[in-house]
Amino acid sequence: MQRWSRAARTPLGIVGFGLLAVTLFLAVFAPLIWHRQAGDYDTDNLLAGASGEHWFGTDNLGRDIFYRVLVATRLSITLAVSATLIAVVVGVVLGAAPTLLGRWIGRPLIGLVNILVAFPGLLLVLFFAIVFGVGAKGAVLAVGLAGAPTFARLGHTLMAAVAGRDFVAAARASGVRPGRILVRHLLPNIAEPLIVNATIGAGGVLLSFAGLSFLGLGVQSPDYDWGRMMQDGLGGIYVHPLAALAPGAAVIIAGLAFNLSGEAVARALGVQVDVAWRAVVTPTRHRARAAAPPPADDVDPDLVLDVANLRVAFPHGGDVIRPVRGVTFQVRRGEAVGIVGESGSGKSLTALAVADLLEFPAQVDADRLAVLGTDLHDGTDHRHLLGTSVAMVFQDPMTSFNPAHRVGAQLAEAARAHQGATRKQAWRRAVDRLSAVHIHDPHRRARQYPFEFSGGMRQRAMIGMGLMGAPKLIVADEPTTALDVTVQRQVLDMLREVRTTDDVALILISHDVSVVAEVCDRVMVMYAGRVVEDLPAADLAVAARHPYTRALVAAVPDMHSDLDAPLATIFGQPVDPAHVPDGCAYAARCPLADRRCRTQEPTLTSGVACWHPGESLPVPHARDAREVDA
Ligand SMILES: Nc1ncnc2c1ncn2[C@@H]1O[C@H](COP(=O)(O)OP(=O)(O)OP(=O)(O)O)[C@@H](O)[C@H]1O
Repeated sequence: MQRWSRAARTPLGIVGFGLLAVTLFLAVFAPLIWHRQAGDYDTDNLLAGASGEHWFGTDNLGRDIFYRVLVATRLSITLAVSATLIAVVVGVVLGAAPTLLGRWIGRPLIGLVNILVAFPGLLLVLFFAIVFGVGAKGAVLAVGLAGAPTFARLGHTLMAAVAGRDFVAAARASGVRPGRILVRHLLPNIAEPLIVNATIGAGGVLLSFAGLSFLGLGVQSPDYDWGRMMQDGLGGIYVHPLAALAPGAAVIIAGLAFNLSGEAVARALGVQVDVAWRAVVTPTRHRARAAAPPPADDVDPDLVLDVANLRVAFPHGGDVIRPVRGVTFQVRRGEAVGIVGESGSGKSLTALAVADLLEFPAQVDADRLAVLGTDLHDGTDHRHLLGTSVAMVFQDPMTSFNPAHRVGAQLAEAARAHQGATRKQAWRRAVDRLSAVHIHDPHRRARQYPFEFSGGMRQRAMIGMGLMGAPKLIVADEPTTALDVTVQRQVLDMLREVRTTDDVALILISHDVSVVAEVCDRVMVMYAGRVVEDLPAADLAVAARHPYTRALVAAVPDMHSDLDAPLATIFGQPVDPAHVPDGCAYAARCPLADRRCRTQEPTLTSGVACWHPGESLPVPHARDAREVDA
């Protein structure tokens, strides 16, 4: 609202909002004040020109054109606003189809919308006008429906941008229903651009209406809007031009009023949206989940996660890329497993697949992908299981929260979705969880918005959101990368505390080998979409056997590193998932690689996938100064 009032104080805004205020004033009051003058017949002055008595002259029945133009404001504006509302509502529902109805119905609908958008608007209006019949109601429906594809397209684009943000993924992962996601998370974040566009659109709609009435398809006598008046005045345009020009001018002025106001706000928002966008778009992700159904009898109750031969693929041009190529691992109750590897090795995709958060076009396959004994690929809906047993914490705590809602309300939403808690109970639990993650003054903080939290607090609040239920597994994807060192420590301590207090399993993805070594019991090293080594964290520094693991460890400076020597880096570049070579994917960078390594891919055997595990490396093998993420 503040931005709208700021927009109204710009020169463009003053003119636009000034005209709009006059237009709306006339729409409301003109029929009340001048109804009689507009309806009076002055039979002595038929088709009279402008005079002191009749400023714009009279029509063929002697009625005063000036007053009729003023009075027609109400019907003209009402019709335009109604049609705009229809266009926006129908458009937004169509645009949200992929969110509400799933992609199989949603996508064809959006395809249809795209075709309709390419269709000339006027033809659509005429088509609908004929379908719905002559008259004001038919015209409103015709203009409204003809405008819907444009708003559907706009709404879809805006929603797609917001739907990709982490707080929506977090809500989805928490099991919040699509309709509620639309109303609570998508619409509030697209409302401003939508309203601005609708305001600007109303100007165009006004013109469409005038056109329809002018063609005789709109308002019918004895009612009259500006279009109808233009049609009535057209016959005498050469004798008495004002009869047609005056309502025409009214259409232009009212259209300008809507256009300029919308334009002024759009300009003001253009700056603001940009800033706000950047504030929320830095990569953070989080999704919360919380009390799973009891495991079946034949399932090891300590097995929280059981993954066998997990594959993730994406369509790529006419081909397919496979960034995750058969990952197998298990996580037991209370265990902390770290996943390390350079950028692009498939760590995040593995985590997202485990949490069932990868969406089309990603294709996830696995011989087994089970959480607490339930196979996620058994064709049923596991939203509740995931929503209650897996908590996810992502890199940047900013975008994980919806900027439009209070932190407490966002935490409470998970409890309401899954535990059927009342609003009050959910809020109390939210405050309790904020306090559990050591946020001071949780009552006050719960009422604040995410931007009022510091980065570390937001990340702790995110962990708190994950704890709204009773998660059995926390998946933390680079949870401390966006934080400074002291705050990193707090968050890691927090994860450790949560894990030990509640015996929760943890998967910690990090580019920082030392963090993983410190927090985790076990470490999985990923390279080119595969686990190349799976070893106890304590062995990482001293007993790693894969040359890649050893290179990763060597690339981390420690207290004994020679400060004058250049920092060790790993020779060569990580593998592009679109071009995975034959044999061992690491062979091209490995100092131990031989012919066999280049032709046969080693499998993970006794915790390592290498043809030369533990063989001594030429020193130093990591000389190339190219940048490496891990
Ligand atoms: N939506 C996608 N479409 C196509 N390819 C993708 C997509 N998402 C990821 N990839 C591919 O998968 C590879 C692995 O991605 P992933 O996010 O799992 O890497 P990562 O190991 O977590 O790296 P980082 O540490 O940079 O996050 C990426 O390099 C990219 O090539």
